Amino acid sequence: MSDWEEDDDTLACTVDPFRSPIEMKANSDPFALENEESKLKFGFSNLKVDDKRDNDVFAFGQSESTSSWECSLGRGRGSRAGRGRGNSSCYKCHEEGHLSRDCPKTERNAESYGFGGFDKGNGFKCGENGHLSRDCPQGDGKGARPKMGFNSKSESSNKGKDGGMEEPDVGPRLPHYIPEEIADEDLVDVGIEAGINFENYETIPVKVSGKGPIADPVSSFSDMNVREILIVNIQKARYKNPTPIQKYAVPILVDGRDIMACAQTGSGKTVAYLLPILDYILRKNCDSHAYETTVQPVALILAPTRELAVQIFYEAKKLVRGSILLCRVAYGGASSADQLKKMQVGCHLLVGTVGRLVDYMQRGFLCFSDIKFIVLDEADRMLDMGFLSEIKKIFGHSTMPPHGKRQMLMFSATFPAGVQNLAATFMDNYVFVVVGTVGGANVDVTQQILEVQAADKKNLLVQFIKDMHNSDEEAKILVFVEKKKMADFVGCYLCNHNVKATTIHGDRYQYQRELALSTFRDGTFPVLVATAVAARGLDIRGVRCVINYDLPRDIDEYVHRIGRTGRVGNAGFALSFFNPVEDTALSKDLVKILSNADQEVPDWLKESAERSSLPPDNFNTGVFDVRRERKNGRDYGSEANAGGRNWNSSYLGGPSPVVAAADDNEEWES
Ligand SMILES: Nc1ncnc2c1ncn2[C@@H]1O[C@H](COP(=O)(O)OP(=O)(O)OP(=O)(O)O)[C@@H](O)[C@H]1O
Repeated sequence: MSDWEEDDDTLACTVDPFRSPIEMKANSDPFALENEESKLKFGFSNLKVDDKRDNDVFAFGQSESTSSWECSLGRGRGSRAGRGRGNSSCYKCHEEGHLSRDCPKTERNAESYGFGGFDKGNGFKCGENGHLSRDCPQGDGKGARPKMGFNSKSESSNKGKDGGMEEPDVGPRLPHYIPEEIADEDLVDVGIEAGINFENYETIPVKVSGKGPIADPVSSFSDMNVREILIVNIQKARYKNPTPIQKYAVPILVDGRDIMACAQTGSGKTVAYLLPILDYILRKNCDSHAYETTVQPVALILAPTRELAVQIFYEAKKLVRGSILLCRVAYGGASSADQLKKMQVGCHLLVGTVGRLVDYMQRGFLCFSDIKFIVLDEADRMLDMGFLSEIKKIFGHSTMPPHGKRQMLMFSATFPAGVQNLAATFMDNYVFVVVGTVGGANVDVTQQILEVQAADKKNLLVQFIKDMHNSDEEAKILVFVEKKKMADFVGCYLCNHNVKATTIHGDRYQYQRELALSTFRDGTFPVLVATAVAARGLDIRGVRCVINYDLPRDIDEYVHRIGRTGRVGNAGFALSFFNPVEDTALSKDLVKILSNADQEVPDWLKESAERSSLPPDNFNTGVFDVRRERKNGRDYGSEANAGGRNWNSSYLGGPSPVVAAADDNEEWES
């Protein structure tokens, strides 16, 4: 499953073998393996966990590692825990000499062996032999399985007396996850303090284009002409001066224009779009539709990941503290009913991921009659193939106001040319603002690329992390890998080498993802191994270093990943392992990104780039009209426009043909 897919809760047995032993001890969440009560409650009492697990269960591939828990402790989404079965005991009875499928201690195998012998096997419904469940004399005789959900009319044995108002007994179910909210008084601590390079923002060139008169930038928050309460909260958040994107975007948005804005990672884009929206809602005293069944927000903010949606939600809450403005968040993996209940109490601004929002919309709980603002955060990601159809459903909803009646806001640090064209089709007479260069890396991040063979990565990683922790124990390090399984592997490998690491990826349950993130934030686990799910938007204080254990397949992803460090003027460091067997196609783009950010480019990388037959991938710096070359199904930015000199706003105002880059269709974390 793609990390970006918003599935609803999968209620399968889950005890996470991939929480590190340290993590499992450090946290007492109700799902933790060592919690006897929850094992019984959720039907885990039959799980046998080898006591040796704390020592060697994370030693993938090591022959002495125990594996007796692997089968029963899967993560609920079909991924098998580890490899390397150290002993050959049966998963079920833990005795040696047979495989689990042949286990004589299971009723089925004891009485009738194999899957073919249903005629001899147990009826699933009554548990007796000699018939299939569909022929069960105690069933409904129609072969129907009990229906999931409410109001099932099935006469199977699971229904209640009232003819099916009770949910069928379909085995152990986990309770819905209801995340704990951060208290208002703690919100000031959310976010990162500006660093020593903050002043350097002043030197970054800004380009603005669009039809008609465009509002001038302002130089301070007080010049923004927004409600006093917002200014008070900005001061409480210790934001002294606006960043360039805030200076330019806020007046344009207050003026009522659509915007496509591109500024480097960690430069305060979230506040840039939140301030004018929150000001509008306060100024117009908009209705929150409190206690109505259908939620009707004034502003809708769409984000590509759940964690980013949560982060934006808290940033908004931080800014409106003490006002009547109601912010809500909706995303998959957490209780849908709980989120809806909170939204129905009243909702001015709704942040969410598309899957959950479309679900509410289709069930009639969400409509857009009051919408004045729609924001696509990480807009280029939101408009790629993975999300486009859901986005179109939202825009195509019967209650959605037409162009001109709502403002459309798109923000990102990267904006490939093809996606710019697509984005334009959702906008009306928009203004394009570029701070620095489109898709450029944050110059506060020192980048280092090391040529490393695949087999050497692990040791190098451990060595590097240990060296860094020797000089600064608390340094937070974010390690990126391409695949979910690799995240688990690397996470376990680090734990096994006494590095306090945890993981975040799309195969983990939402409570696990949020737990991993919060324990990384608070420093309990200073190393987080992550897939693309953590590449964009996440704003975590104290991330000293980002390591690309695996380089991503496209350069924009690289820019976002390394942007998790060196934020708001703080210095950061990014180390990337370049595997010549797999990463050569990225070398040209890397050379460009490094040189544009005044970084040292190793000679071997330059040579690799020259050898590489591929032209640079969609690298278009600071340009709006990019001559594209269609090659190998991909769009490539024109070299002639690099550096943003050939500014051309001829696309402004009119929809351009939709050109979706082929590489957008990639499968994430397959
Ligand atoms: N004017 C400001 N002064 C100081 N800090 C600020 C200011 N504006 C925002 N911040 C802080 O800067 C950090 C980064 O902001 P934000 O997450 O909005 O960056 P971004 O540009 O959206 O980054 P990304 O492209 O990675 O999503 C946050 O911790 C935020 O609280």
